[in-house]
Amino acid sequence: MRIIVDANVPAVQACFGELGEVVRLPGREIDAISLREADALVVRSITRVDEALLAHASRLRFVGTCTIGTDHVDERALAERDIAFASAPGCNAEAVVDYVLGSLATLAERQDWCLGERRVGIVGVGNVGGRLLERLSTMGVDCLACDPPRVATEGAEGLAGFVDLESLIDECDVLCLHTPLVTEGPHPTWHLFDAQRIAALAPGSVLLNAGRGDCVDGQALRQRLAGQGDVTAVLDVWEHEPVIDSGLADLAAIATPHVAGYSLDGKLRGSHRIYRALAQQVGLPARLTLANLAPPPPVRRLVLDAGLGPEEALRLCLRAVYDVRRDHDSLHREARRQGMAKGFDACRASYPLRREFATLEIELGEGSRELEPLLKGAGFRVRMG
Ligand SMILES: NC(=O)C1=CN([C@@H]2O[C@H](COP(=O)(O)OP(=O)(O)OC[C@H]3O[C@@H](n4cnc5c(N)ncnc54)[C@H](O)[C@@H]3O)[C@@H](O)[C@H]2O)C=CC1
Ligand SMILES: O=C(O)C(=O)[C@H](O)COP(=O)(O)O
Repeated sequence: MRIIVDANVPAVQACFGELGEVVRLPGREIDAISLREADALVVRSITRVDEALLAHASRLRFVGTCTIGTDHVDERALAERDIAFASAPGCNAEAVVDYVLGSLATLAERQDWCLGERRVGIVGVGNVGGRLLERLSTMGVDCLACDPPRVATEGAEGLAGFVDLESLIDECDVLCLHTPLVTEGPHPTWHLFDAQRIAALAPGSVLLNAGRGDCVDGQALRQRLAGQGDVTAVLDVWEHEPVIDSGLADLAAIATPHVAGYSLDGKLRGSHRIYRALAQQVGLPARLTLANLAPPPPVRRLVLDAGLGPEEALRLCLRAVYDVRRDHDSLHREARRQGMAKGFDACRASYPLRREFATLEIELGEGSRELEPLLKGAGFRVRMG
């Protein structure tokens, strides 16, 4: 079996090498010609899997994407050709939540506010938004949520704190967008934050997008940031990646190259899910376990004694694992060096090792026990010393 795999997929040989012959290609270079002899294709989000890509793929029987999002895959085109499809729902959701908490802690420090005094609105309450809601609520942060498709299917009764988008924009200081890109149907998300909603953002508010770039009208956001300069944007995803609007990137307080979900843990979960799906598809045993793939984390344990306030302790712990400022700085540095599009992809291709907050154990000494709910809520493993 010949398996074409995006070169940014980790643990390729360990996972797919035992199932067949692996050919690694940069995701943006996988084209119709490269699929001529392929039996299986394993991608991440940058390879558009559509009619054009499948034009000569007469042997192809399986496509897997090691990502949560599936908007780059034309599932109907696959079904018409009887090609099986698998994705990896939730695989890197924890990493995205880590990114959000790291970004908010950074903004709070720079702008001199406390997360506990803000109300956070979460748009799209699935694997990512749901975990974010849970972590923030445990940390004692006031939250509202907006997810009309869930309200439509589950009913409003069981969904306390769910409101419509206009109310969320009115009532929250921080808005976190975690919706998929949906262009059809009753709840489209394309330009969900359009010029009108961007104009409705209250002065001082924060808009964070870690869903898909097309969910926000970038031009309208750029105008609001350049004109009034009274709102803060945190952007991980962009329209037209990797050829993103560098003016918007300059105006965003935190601008990162679509790496919110780039923990090693999240990427390995994605690879492993697709490995299992492909093994099942071709009737081979999937012997490899996820635990065999992840190395021990570089920082495993932190001991906190008395003396740190909650905000400082939180920042210290977050940054011991992942400092979002590093990704912001490297995007701007690489964009200056090689231009935005090349720089954007270069940051992603050579992404440094990043683990999830849950890989860090925090021991709380006698004088710091009151930090337990905050740090547990943030996603760390906490124990009393
Ligand atoms: N920046 C990054 O690195 C990453 C981005 N993502 C993006 O985040 C998206 C969400 O991920 P998950 O939470 O795992 O997906 P999910 O499918 O578990 O949840 C998405 C939620 O959005 C809701 N939704 C759909 N349309 C909506 C609308 N018009 N308004 C409000 N809510 C709406 C759905 O009902 C669902 O509850 C992915 O589809 C992907 O595009 C995912 C992982 C990493
Ligand atoms: O899982 C998703 O959905 C994502 O957005 C991925 O984290 C994106 O990863 P790449 O496809 O850009 O490597």
